[in-house]
Amino acid sequence: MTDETKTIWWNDENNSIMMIDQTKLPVEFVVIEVKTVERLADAIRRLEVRGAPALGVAGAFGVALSAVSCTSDVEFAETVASDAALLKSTRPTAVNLAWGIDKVLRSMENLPPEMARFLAITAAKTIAEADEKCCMQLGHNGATLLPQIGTVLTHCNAGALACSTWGTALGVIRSAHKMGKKISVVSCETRPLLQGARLTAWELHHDNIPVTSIIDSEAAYLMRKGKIDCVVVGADRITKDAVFNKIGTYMHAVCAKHHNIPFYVAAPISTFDVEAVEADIIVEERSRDEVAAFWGKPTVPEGVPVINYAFDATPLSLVTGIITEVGVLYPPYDFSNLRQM
Ligand SMILES: CSC[C@H]1O[C@H](OP(=O)(O)O)[C@H](O)[C@@H]1O
Repeated sequence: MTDETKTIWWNDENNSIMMIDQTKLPVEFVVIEVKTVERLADAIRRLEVRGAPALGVAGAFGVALSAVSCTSDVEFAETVASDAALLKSTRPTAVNLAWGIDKVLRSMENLPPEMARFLAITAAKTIAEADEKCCMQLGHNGATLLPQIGTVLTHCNAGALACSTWGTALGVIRSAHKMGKKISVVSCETRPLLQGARLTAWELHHDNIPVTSIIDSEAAYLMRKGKIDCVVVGADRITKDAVFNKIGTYMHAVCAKHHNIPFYVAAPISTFDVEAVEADIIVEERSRDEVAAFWGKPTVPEGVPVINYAFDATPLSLVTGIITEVGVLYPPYDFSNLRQM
């Protein structure tokens, strides 16, 4: 997953969206072409494309796809608005999805359809390119925090596959290696969809970065045994009082605090929701099937209910620092001066 491979990109020839189908990894590397907004919405719901920054780019390209697909100038504004609402509804927790959609909608405001179509594509491509630069800068800022030799625990996938490329948490790891630091990664598998085992381990192994895959419940014991030097995770939304990230992140934050291990969050400024607090945010709940079956075999008896939160919230009191493209933020956290890009 080096920088020549993108996670999601615009196909100029067909005016369509190309993306790696992340549900097929690590067994198959499959690129799919998305030609309709409905198919994009389905790809987001199924996590064929996932990860906050990548969702921002997907949402941006989704508005461009809606604009080029609607040939009726009369119905153009209504159709694009309806498609934008559909895309926003697919996954409520990651703020970047709505951020990317709204950014492209703003670029089209009050323009005639033909010009709006061109500007939507341009704006979406700019978001994708800016994300790549942002991850490289964020990665550099975070890499300076890591020891010359050490082991970093991460959760889920906040890598190139969660962004245009390079990654946020894994961007920190990649940048550290570029600096010549000898960093090994412990990747938590991240039940139930296994983004850590399937995606993080795949990305890092592909880039020859030492990675070990563990089950989520091993993390605390490795911390107790002194095997973890710090934790670096991604984020889907950062409010005034909490970090929303993949379910299981809070558990690692509590354990890191108990063992005096630095706990860093790596996220671009576009992931901050500076007006909101934890209580304002909808945490996505996903289907029973994702938890109650494994490789198609039931693991929970029929009739036994399941709780399947896709994310949890970590209070900022447990966060050592937040690594962004503009620098590292430290407590006492005050995001009021962070410009929403
Ligand atoms: C770089 S942010 C990635 C972030 O998104 C993941 O969630 P999902 O796989 O459901 O999109 C996870 O929370 C990662 O930390």
